Amino acid sequence: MIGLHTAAQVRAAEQSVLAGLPAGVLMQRAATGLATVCLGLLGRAHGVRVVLLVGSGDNGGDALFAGALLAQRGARVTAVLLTPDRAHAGGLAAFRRAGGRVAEAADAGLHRADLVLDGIVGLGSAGGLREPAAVLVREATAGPGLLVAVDLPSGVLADTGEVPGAAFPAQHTVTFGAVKPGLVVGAGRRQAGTVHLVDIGLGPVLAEPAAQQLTDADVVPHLDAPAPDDDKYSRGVVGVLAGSATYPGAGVLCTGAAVRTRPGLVRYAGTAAEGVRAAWPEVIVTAGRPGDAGRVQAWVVGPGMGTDDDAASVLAEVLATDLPVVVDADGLTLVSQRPELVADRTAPTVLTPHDREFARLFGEVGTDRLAAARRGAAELGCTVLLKGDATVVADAAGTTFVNGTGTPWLATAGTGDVLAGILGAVLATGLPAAEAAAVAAHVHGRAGQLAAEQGPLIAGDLVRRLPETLARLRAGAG
Ligand SMILES: NC(=O)C1=CN([C@@H]2O[C@H](COP(=O)(O)OP(=O)(O)OC[C@H]3O[C@@H](n4cnc5c(N)ncnc54)[C@H](OP(=O)(O)O)[C@@H]3O)[C@@H](O)[C@H]2O)[C@@H](O)CC1
Ligand SMILES: Nc1ncnc2c1ncn2[C@@H]1O[C@H](COP(=O)(O)OP(=O)(O)O)[C@@H](O)[C@H]1O
Ligand SMILES: [K+]
Repeated sequence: MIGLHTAAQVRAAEQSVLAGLPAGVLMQRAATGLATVCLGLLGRAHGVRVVLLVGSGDNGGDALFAGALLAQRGARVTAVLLTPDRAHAGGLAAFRRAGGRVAEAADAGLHRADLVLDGIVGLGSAGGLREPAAVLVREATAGPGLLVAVDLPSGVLADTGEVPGAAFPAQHTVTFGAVKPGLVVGAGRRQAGTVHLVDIGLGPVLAEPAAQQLTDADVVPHLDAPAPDDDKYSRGVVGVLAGSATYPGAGVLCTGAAVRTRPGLVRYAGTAAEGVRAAWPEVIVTAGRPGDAGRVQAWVVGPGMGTDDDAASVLAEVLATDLPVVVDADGLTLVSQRPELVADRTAPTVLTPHDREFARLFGEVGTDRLAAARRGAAELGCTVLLKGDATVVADAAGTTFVNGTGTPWLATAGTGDVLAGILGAVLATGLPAAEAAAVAAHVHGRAGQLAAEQGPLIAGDLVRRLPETLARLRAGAG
C-alpha cells in the first residue's frame, strides 16, 4: 500500500522529526536521494551539463545541495536563481564551494542541458507559476534536457493535483518523505512523470495517509484461488443486470468480466439473455426480472440496460434489496433522477461514474477529483468510483484510494462495462465496498496494460486477458 500524504501531514512529520535532529539533516537526506536518482538517470556525472532552476524556498535549497553533490562528481552545474537575494543561503554556499556556477537565465545553457532540475517551488506552491518562473519552465521544456522535478513539479498543488496555470512538465519527480496525492491524481499526475520516493525518515511519525494507492501485492489476497472445501456458491455469487435486446454487448462484456474474475457462479437477468447465453454458456441466464435469477451475494446493474420504465423498475428492485449493488452507466442516469433509491439504502452501494455521469449526479467534478469523489460519497452515503486516467474511489467515511494502474488505451467503448463486472465479482466476496472498488480498478488497469502490449485494445480483449492478468498478479509479475 502506498500512503498518499498531504503537504500539512508531511510538514507536521518534518517538524516532529526535526525536533530530534541537527539542523539541515532532512534537507541533506533529500538532496542526497535526489542526486542519487539523477545519477542513476544520467548514467554518469562527469562532463554532464546540469541546470538548476532555484526558487526562494527550501525546494530551491534541495536543488542547490543536490547540484553541489553532482558538481563534486564532475558535472558542470549552473544555477538560475529566481530571487537571488532570497536563495537558500546554506545551499548556495555549498553549491559555490563545489564549483557550481550561478548565471542569468539567458546564459545558463538551457538549450544544451542534459538535465534540468526544477527546484522552483515544492510544498509551498500557491497557484500557477508566476513570472519569471513560467518563462523559465517554457525555455527548459524547449531544450533537450531531461526534466526532473524536486519534490513536486512546480505549479502542481500537492494535495489535489490541481494545475492552476503554468507548471513544470517533469519526466521524473523525486519526492521526499511521502508521495503526495497531487503526484498521482488529476492534472498533476500528467506533470509528474515517473515518481521516485526518497525516504528521509519521516515514516514513523507520518499521520494516517489522506488517501492510499494499492500495489499488486495488496490486491492478490483478494484474488485467491479456491480452497479444497470451496464449492461454486461459497466464493460469492454475482448477479448481472446489464445489456438489452437492442444493446446486448454491454451485458456480454459485463457478465464475461464477472465470470472471468471469479468463476464460481454468475447469474444474469435481462433482455440481452440470448446474447449472454450464447457468449457465456457457464452463466445461469434468465430473460426475466432480478427476482427470477436466483440468490446472489452482489448485483451489478446498469451497463447498456437503457433508461426506460422497465430499466427503472429493475434498478428500483435491486436497490430495494439488502445486498451490495454496483450501479453503472444507464443505472447512474436513473439514480440521478431518483437519488433517494441510493441514499435510503443501508447495504453497500458503489456508483461508478465517469465525469459526465458524475456531473449529472453531483454537479461538475472540478479540478479536485479527490474532493469530488468524497463529496459524492458523503451526499448519498455510498462509495463513489470516479473513473479517469487515475480512477478515484471514496466512501462516505472518507476512505480514499487513487488507482495507479491502467493505460490511455482504456479510453474505448465498453471498458467501463468490464470494470463493472470485475467489481461485482469482487464485491460478492464480501469485501468492504471501497476496497472492492479499488481492487477492481487495479485489476482492470492491469488487464488494460496487458492487452495494450499487443496494440490497440478493445473491451473484449480485457475480458480475454483477465485470466492471464490474474495469474500474473498472483505470480507477482504484475
Ligand atoms: N517538509 C519536509 O519534510 C521537507 C521539505 N523539504 C523541501 O522543502 C520544500 C518546501 O519548502 P518551503 O516551505 O520553503 O516552500 P517551497 O516549496 O520552497 O516554496 C516556497 C517559495 O515558492 C514561492 N512560490 C510559491 N508559489 C509560487 C508560484 N505559484 N510561482 C512562483 N513561486 C512561487 C514562494 O515565493 P514568494 O511567494 O515568497 O515570493 C516561496 O518563497 C519541499 O517541497 C521540499 O523540497 C526537504 O528539504 C526536506 C524535507
Ligand atoms: N485516458 C485514460 N487513461 C486511463 N484510463 C482511462 C482513460 N480514459 C478512460 N479510461 C478508463 O476506461 C474506462 C472507461 O469507462 P466508461 O467511460 O464507463 O466506458 P464505457 O461506458 O464505454 O464502458 C474507465 O475504467 C476509465 O477509468
Ligand atoms: K519543484
